[in-house]
Order: sequence, then structure tokens, then C-alpha cells
Amino acid sequence: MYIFVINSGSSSIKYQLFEMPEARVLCSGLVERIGHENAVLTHKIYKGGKEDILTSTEPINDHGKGLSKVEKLLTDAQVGVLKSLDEIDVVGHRVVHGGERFAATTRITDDVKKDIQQLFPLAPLHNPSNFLGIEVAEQIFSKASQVAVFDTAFHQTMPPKAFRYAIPEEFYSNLGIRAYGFHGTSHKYVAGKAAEYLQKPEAKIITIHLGNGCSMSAVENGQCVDTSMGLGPMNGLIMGTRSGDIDQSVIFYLVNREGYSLDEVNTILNKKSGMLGLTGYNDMRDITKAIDEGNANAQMAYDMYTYRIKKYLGAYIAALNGLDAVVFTAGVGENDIKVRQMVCQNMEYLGITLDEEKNAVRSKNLREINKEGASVKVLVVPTNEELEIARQCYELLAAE
Ligand SMILES: Nc1ncnc2c1ncn2[C@@H]1O[C@H](COP(=O)(O)OP(=O)(O)O)[C@@H](O)[C@H]1O
Ligand SMILES: CC(=O)OP(=O)(O)O
Ligand SMILES: [Mg+2]
Repeated sequence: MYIFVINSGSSSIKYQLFEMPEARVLCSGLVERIGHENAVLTHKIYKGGKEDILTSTEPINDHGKGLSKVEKLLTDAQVGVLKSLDEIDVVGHRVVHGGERFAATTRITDDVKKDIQQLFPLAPLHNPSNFLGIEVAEQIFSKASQVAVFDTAFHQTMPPKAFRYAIPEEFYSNLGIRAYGFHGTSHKYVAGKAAEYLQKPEAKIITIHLGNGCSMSAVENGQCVDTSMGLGPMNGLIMGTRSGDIDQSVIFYLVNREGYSLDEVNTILNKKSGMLGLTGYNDMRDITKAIDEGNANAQMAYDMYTYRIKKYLGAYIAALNGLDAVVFTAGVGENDIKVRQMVCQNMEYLGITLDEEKNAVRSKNLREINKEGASVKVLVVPTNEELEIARQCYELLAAE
């Protein structure tokens, strides 16, 4: 079975083509800077253990144009990996917000699409482009089943004491206002890998996903018991451009006293805050460079970023009543040696230690970086949301 996975972002499309159930990757790629004159398409083909990379820079106006370029590459006479697009059985879509309706992977129908649209206000940076990806894929891959895998689904096991807000009851029962949590596909994947590594399915694990968006989850027995994001993917940890937790009074102050509109405040907190707002950079590599050049602001932002993670670690150890492993994952978590070091500093009393040499090793594999004999394992587990999506699609179709 061929499964094509699409992660459609606001200005990018990431994709991978899998042959399931062996999970062989035939090709993968990324269309970046959609809507710009110099959009970049990077396409990788895997054949006989080797990787070929094609790149092109050209204007790509919208997601439709982006996917039609990818479609041509898939069946190209020279570099194609398929004879016809009809060979693709399933297109698996990452959809960020699934509300309370979607606790599982779901076939996309008109009804499902309507619900995804209704959730636009709750995930304005994500659901609209996920939806666009679905509409475009339905046209291009018209023979395939379209399936949605929701970021929120994994967190639907949280108990009410974790997901409810202390606001009048009717806001939950009438409007569904509660914490949903995001990056669930990643948290599920890395928690599963860690439990497998520990050979302990019931393990108590804290997963720390640090990408552009950042979130943490407390997982026990493969189930999420708490997570740091809420109604939308905006609160909790400090992120690339999002503030994370903030006192609500800040919003009222800016609107009532300083005359900002609510839309402006929304844009500030979603797109102009986090590391970008503090330092002028949202990429951790630029921030590390600035720190090395003696930029005190960048150092303070880095301290804030790691301190916030530490606070959530403490909270989740308390929530789990113990801990078997801490897992770092995604762009920053997998690559930033110093972030891991600062998070784990002075945590020995909770069993969390770091072996500096192991922490400094760069690798694309799962690795253990705690000190020998420590009671808690500290692991770096590369995430693979696309593979997890392909697996879930495969399981859904196999069960039908
Ligand atoms: N070598 C590295 N060192 C530190 N940070 C890195 C490195 N490589 C990538 N990153 C960080 O990872 C982020 C992207 O992470 P990723 O998980 O790909 O995010 P997303 O899927 O949300 O786009 C970048 O913004 C950058 O800050
Ligand atoms: C939900 C979310 O924050 O996703 P991303 O990290 O891809 O922006
Ligand atoms: Mg991501």
C-alpha cells in the first residue's frame, strides 16, 4: 500500500511517500516560501540505499501550484518513483486541531471538512493551511482515500482535572472551551519509541517537543495525562514566535489602556513574541550565535526558554508521581546541546542527570544521554510525524 503524507503549513508543504507496512520511504520533500518569488522545492529520492536530491527555486504562488509540481516529480519519466498517481492508495493529512470530535484518525468526508473549517478560529496559523492541503490533494490524488490525523487526538485521554479551565461551566459544555493539546502525533511517536527502548510499556515519560512550536506532555502507559498547550497552540512553553504562558491581564492592559485591537494583540502573541520578540531571531541557531557574540538579550531569552521547560518538568513529575524517562525531540530538542544541558542542570535530586560527552554527540538516532546508573533516562528521540501519520492511516484502512 502506498501512502502519501502531507503536512501543509501556512507557507510550506512537507511530504513523504511510504510503502506500507514496511514503512519504506520512496521520496520526501519540502516546498518552502510558498507565495514568494523565490519559493524553494527540495525533493529527495531514495533508491538502493542512496539518496538523490533535486532542488529548484522559482515562484510558487499557492499550495495548488506547489503540490502540482510535486505530483509531476512523483511520476516523472526520469526521476519518478511511480508510474501513475493512481498507485497512491491513501493521502494522510496532518490536521492540527480536531476539537473533541476527533479522538482518532478519520477518513475525510464533507462533514469532516466542515468540522475542520469550524475549528479555524482555534488554530488560525494551522487549520486553514491544513484544509487547503486537503482540498488541493482531493483534486490531484482523486483516486486515493483522504485521511486526517489530528495533532489533538493523542491528548484526548487527559482527565478533566487536566483539560478543564476554571471558568463558568457553560463555556465548556456549550462552547467546548478546554485544553486540547497539540503535536500529539510527535508526542505519541517519541513516547512509544522511548517505552520500547526502556522495554516498559507502562513507563512514566515526559516528552519535550521543541520545534517552531513547542510543547510538553506527561505520558503514562502510552496515554497522555497532561500537556502544556491549551485551547489553541499558543500557551505553555516559550516558542519561536509565540509567547507561551502569559498573564491574561497583559491582554486587557494592551487593549483597554494602550488601545491595541484584539486582532493586533493576537498577532503580537502568535507571530511577534517568543524568541523572535525577545531577540529579533526565531531560529535557535541564530540565537546561539548571538549569545556567542556576547548578546545579553539573547542569553536572557535562552535562560527564559529553558527555565520554562524546567518548571513544566517539575509539574509533570508531580502529576505522574514519578518518572522513568525524559525525551527531547524536534528541531531544537534533537539538535541544541546547550538547551538540553540547561534544562537538565541542577535536577539530580529528581534523578535527572546529563552525561556531557554523550549529550555532545550529534546523531540522527535515538540515544541515551544521562549519566551511567541514573534512575531516570534522558533520551534524544528523533521525531517522525510523517511516519506516525502513515502508520495510523495504514491501521485505519487495515481495520476497515
Ligand atoms: N542544529 C540546530 N541547532 C539548534 N536549533 C536547531 C538546529 N536545527 C534546527 N534547529 C531549530 O529547529 C527549529 C525547527 O524545528 P522543526 O521541528 O523542524 O519545526 P517545525 O516542524 O515546527 O517547523 C528551527 O527553527 C531551529 O530553531
Ligand atoms: C501545533 C504547532 O504548534 O505546530 P508547529 O510546531 O508545526 O507550528
Ligand atoms: Mg513541527
